[in-house]
Amino acid sequence: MEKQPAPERFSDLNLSPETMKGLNNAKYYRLTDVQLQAIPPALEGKDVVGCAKTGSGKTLAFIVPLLERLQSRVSVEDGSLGAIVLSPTRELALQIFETLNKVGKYHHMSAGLITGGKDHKQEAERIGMMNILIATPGRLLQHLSQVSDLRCDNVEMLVLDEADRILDMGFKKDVDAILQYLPTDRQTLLFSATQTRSVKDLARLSLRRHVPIWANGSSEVATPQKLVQKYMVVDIADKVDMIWSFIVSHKQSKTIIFLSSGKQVAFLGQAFQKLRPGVSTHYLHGKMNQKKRFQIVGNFSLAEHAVLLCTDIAARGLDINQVDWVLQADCPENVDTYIHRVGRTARYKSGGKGLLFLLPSEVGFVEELQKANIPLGHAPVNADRVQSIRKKLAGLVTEFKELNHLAQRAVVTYARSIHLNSNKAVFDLNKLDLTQYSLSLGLAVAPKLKVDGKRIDKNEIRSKEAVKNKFDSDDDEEALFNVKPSSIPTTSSDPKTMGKKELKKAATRGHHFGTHITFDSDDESGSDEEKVKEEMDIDKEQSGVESEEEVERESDESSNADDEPEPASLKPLPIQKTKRQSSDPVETKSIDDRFLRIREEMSKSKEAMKEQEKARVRELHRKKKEQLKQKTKIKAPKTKGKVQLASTSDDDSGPVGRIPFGAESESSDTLHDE
Ligand SMILES: Nc1ncnc2c1ncn2[C@@H]1O[C@H](COP(=O)(O)OP(=O)(O)OP(=O)(O)O)[C@@H](O)[C@H]1O
Repeated sequence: MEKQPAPERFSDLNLSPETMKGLNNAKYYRLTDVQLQAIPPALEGKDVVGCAKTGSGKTLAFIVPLLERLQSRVSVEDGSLGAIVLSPTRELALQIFETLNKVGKYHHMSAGLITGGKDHKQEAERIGMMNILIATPGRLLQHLSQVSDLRCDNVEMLVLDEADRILDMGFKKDVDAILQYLPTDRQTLLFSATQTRSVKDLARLSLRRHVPIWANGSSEVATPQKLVQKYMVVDIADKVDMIWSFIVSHKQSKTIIFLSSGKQVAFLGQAFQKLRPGVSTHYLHGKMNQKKRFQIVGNFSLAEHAVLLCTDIAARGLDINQVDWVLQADCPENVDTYIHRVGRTARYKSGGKGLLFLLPSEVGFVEELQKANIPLGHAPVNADRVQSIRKKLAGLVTEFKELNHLAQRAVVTYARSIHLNSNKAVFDLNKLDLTQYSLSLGLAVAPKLKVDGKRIDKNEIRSKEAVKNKFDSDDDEEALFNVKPSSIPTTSSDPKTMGKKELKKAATRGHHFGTHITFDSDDESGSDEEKVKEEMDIDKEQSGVESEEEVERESDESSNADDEPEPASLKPLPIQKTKRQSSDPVETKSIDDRFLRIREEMSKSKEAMKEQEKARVRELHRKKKEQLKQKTKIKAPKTKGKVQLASTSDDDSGPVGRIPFGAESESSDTLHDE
């Protein structure tokens, strides 16, 4: 018998007309390597474990078989759930959902996006009838355990995108619980650029004899071929200047800059926005509210030239248009994270550039990268092009008290990210001059950070995996630091008599001026596993929501973390300029006092503002009432007996959308309706 030539195009795969139409419309014609290898066995119903470089087209490698396998099994009318796709982040879930909508447009199935950060009830009402769910693990589990009509008996397919991440410690509990709801004879597809090889993990998923796919072509190199990668050795004192200098000398580029903690991202993002580098600057971390997160990724995606400062929340899966540069300003926690971060550029057939900043103490990381077949050249620092912004930052942290606070937390969370990494050959807190780092952020002194090396025990450092899998390292600062009650700045309550919650709150308000933060192991605030979970699972329901106005809101002790940004009228006024801070560390105490005094003044002025606002609202009501009286007098006969329906332009009816097929296909209700 004549041997069939290997398929090269989607049209060689005997796909349904609906899928072909969707693919053609989206201009997908030729198969990529991973698609070529993964789609045929997946179409036959086999389990697949696929590993292929970043940007190589893994999303279609599971979406095409998913649509094909489900099309004859489920439909909008029967409303039964046929497939679940799990993603580690909300942004990636949305992206998968969008691709599914695009390619599945002509099928007669419905799909929902469940990512949290939305009203749970709204979501719950709409997911019971979906054929396909794209979800983050935490939120899906929440629905599974609470929505009685979400039935999984007919689930034919489970897909784990970024499978190694989904299977790691951070999601373990949720994923194990989700698996309990699913039939074991389902088909399972796993994809990632850094795939799990753990037999135990695969057994957890009850994989049937799976087809392993390592689709990196003939190349041994672990990163995309058209990616040029360099590293630069940068002193901790110069790092912020170097980031700034990079931005101002690449204004005609689109750049993603990775930092190791959300507080660093928030501080530098806000400070750079104020300092106007001449290119639009965005920032993204896990504590921003969901709407904002999606908006930022969307805006950055559309921009031609822009900068995005972010945590590892954006490291995996995001397919952002034409990113020229990835700058890893803080060393990634491991080689896998390096691969995912740098993979935000040079996607599909495009080229891209990656630059890694390493502190002198971190240079050993280069060897680890080289061992993993990552080609990395050395780039010397061009001192002529380095611009110092230290003075400008110092001006900002003096003028804006909240920025000062954020800068301090940036130092603390950065220190913590280093401390928590178990790879001590590279990440050694003892080798870092945090005073220099603090000064480079414009602070006058380093926040007090008491690291009791001797008292660290294994449990405190968590497991290696926990550290490895950390995403947004300051998602729950208090879960990791044991803030000594006695060191919390004086408040009206006695810390010793405070409840755990109050203590946490007080600790958050502690500003780390004179606050002794210890890396202690006897934290009582929950089991170790829970703490790790809390820290890692950024896509579980987040309570700590921060918005663009995060700085202002952080200072508001009474603010509800779940609230949308405060109306501008309630924002605290910027603090008046205080005297330049001295760089003498012994001044900590007096700065602390000054800080507390400013806080007091601020809260007084906020009270006054609130009173003013109340008076204004009262006046407004009074006027409205009066106007209404007048109107009723004139228009009463016309409106009598009619009920008017109000519609708002800001319809926020939840992220569940449908793949509109058949009659519904041109509906605009295709995506989450943010
Ligand atoms: N067959 C194809 N033809 C043309 N473009 C494609 C094809 N497959 C994928 N692409 C494009 O390639 C880009 C990368 O695809 P995708 O996001 O699926 O990569 P990935 O392998 O999942 O990357 P990562 O590991 O970073 O998640 C996307 O812009 C996608 O639209």
